[in-house]
Amino acid sequence: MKIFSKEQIYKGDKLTAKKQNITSTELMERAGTQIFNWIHQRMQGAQVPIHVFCGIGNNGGDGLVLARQLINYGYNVHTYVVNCSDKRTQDFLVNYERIKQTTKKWPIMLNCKADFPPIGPDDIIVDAVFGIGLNRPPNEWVKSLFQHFRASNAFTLAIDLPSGLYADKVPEDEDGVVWANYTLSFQSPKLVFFLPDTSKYTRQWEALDIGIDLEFLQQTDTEVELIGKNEMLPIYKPREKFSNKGTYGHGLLIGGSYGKIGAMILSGRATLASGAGLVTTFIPKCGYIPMQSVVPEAMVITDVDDEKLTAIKFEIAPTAIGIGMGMGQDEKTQTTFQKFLKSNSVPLVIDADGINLLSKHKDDLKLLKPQTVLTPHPKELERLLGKWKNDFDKLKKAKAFSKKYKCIIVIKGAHTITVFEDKLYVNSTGNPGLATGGTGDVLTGIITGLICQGYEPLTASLFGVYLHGKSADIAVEDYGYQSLTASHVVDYVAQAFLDLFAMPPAQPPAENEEENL
Ligand SMILES: NC(=O)C1=CN([C@@H]2O[C@H](COP(=O)(O)OP(=O)(O)OC[C@H]3O[C@@H](n4cnc5c(N)ncnc54)[C@H](O)[C@@H]3O)[C@@H](O)[C@H]2O)[C@@H](O)CC1
Ligand SMILES: Nc1ncnc2c1ncn2[C@@H]1O[C@H](COP(=O)(O)OP(=O)(O)O)[C@@H](O)[C@H]1O
Ligand SMILES: [K+]
Repeated sequence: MKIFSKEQIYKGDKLTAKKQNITSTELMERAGTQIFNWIHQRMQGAQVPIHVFCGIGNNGGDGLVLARQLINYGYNVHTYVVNCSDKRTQDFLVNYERIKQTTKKWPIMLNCKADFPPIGPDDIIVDAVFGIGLNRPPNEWVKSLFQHFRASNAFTLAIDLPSGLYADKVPEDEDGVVWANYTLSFQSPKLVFFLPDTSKYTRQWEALDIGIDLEFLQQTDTEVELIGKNEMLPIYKPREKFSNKGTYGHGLLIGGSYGKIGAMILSGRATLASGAGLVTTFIPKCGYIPMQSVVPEAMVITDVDDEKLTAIKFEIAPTAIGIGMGMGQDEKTQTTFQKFLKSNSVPLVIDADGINLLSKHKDDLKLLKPQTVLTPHPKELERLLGKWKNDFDKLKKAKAFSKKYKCIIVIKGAHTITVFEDKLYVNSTGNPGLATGGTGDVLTGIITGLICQGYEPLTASLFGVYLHGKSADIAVEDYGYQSLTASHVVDYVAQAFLDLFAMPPAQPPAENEEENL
């Protein structure tokens, strides 16, 4: 799913009105009606007090359309206008007149000094104060109003995005933002729903289709994409009947040190589970017996050293290599890693200590071949890029780094973001059950295994991150968040693949249909 920028959203709205020969007021009516339908479907006329807070821009206009429709359907509505500026938009004014003609209970004007209306914990707040047009931090009174929302503990539904949140930057003061339970966003979600700094402002979101011009939606290139099943299904490569293990590539995993052979076992198992034809692991001697016993499918080459890597040498011709898991940062390991980078021409995924060594020896970054995949967690990323001010600064730095070294950066986290040059791919799968040791090793194994099977490194990264998260989403149903381990993630990769083709559960036949059977 494309995530449009603020500028693109405004452009899409304008173009839609023009191409569909409708006014912006009619488009607003559509938007407000979609929100109404969403609420009406769930509330079915329940008389819970609904407090609709409207700003004076078009977000407020959406709120007024919604309030009018709720009133028409007999809901218990209280409408307020947060009236701190006189720059009212045309469509706000049209809808302000319309609501006044609908009901005697006119919207209550809250000027910037007014007392706040009482809100009960079982009431509902609709936040239509600011949308994507916010251009400065809210004033103190508006901030207190937002805190009043929060203190009420009422369910808060934000329209388009929580007020006080910008579409493209991090707000400075968290009290100046509405903390929503749910956000109904028009046409596509906003990037801020997925970033660690700003995702806390909405617990859940949903995108509502307001009929934006299809050609515009299809043809507009966006900087950000949300990756889910719809995006991954078309890239899936089915297996050929007359294929053999050679068809699916030979994955080589390099890493491990005394006490960290488990990382390599997990990666090795994951590379196999993702479909690589053959897997070889290159590990210190101490790992030979555990690896052969636990992963009988994998071949093993050992370093001359017992406990760490000192001389990476192999005579096989791998299709893809994953390196760094549990590798340690010994000086000898650093030397052999650097030598390996100089001579290697095979597609490469670098994880963990591989990334840490690059961060310590930044000169080595120029040894990376184009489209090398790096899979840092936040601390590893910080070592690589230096400190960032906020998430947008982090992404800017990551894009610059990706362009400079032509590499793919998989920024791991609750919503892993894969960065390649100017593009950002936000993953939609995964859950906090993954916050456990070894899951990163599994991810590296999966991505390496996918490259082995002919997926381009970028596609393999996106697909790998998707499958890894999906596997955890299915496994968590059986193990719960606390007990989920990295081994379970490997075990459920199979389910993640199968889920790509799962049909939605069949609906029971309607009553009259049953009679006809
Ligand atoms: N353009 C369209 O046709 C559509 C727009 N829609 C809605 O329109 C919204 C964008 O509307 P707008 O561009 O009017 O902007 P907003 O409604 O987001 O509000 C910004 C308004 O508040 C003022 N403002 C900004 N920061 C402020 C602050 N800190 N304190 C006080 N006032 C402040 C601005 O001057 C502007 O008038 C979207 O988020 C969406 O909800 C929807 O109705 C769909 C269709
Ligand atoms: N709260 C979370 N929600 C979803 N995914 C998470 C969460 N925490 C961690 N993950 C995922 O788990 C993996 C952890 O990787 P990493 O920190 O490298 O672990 P390790 O080094 O122990 O293997 C990453 O893929 C990350 O995206
Ligand atoms: K809002």
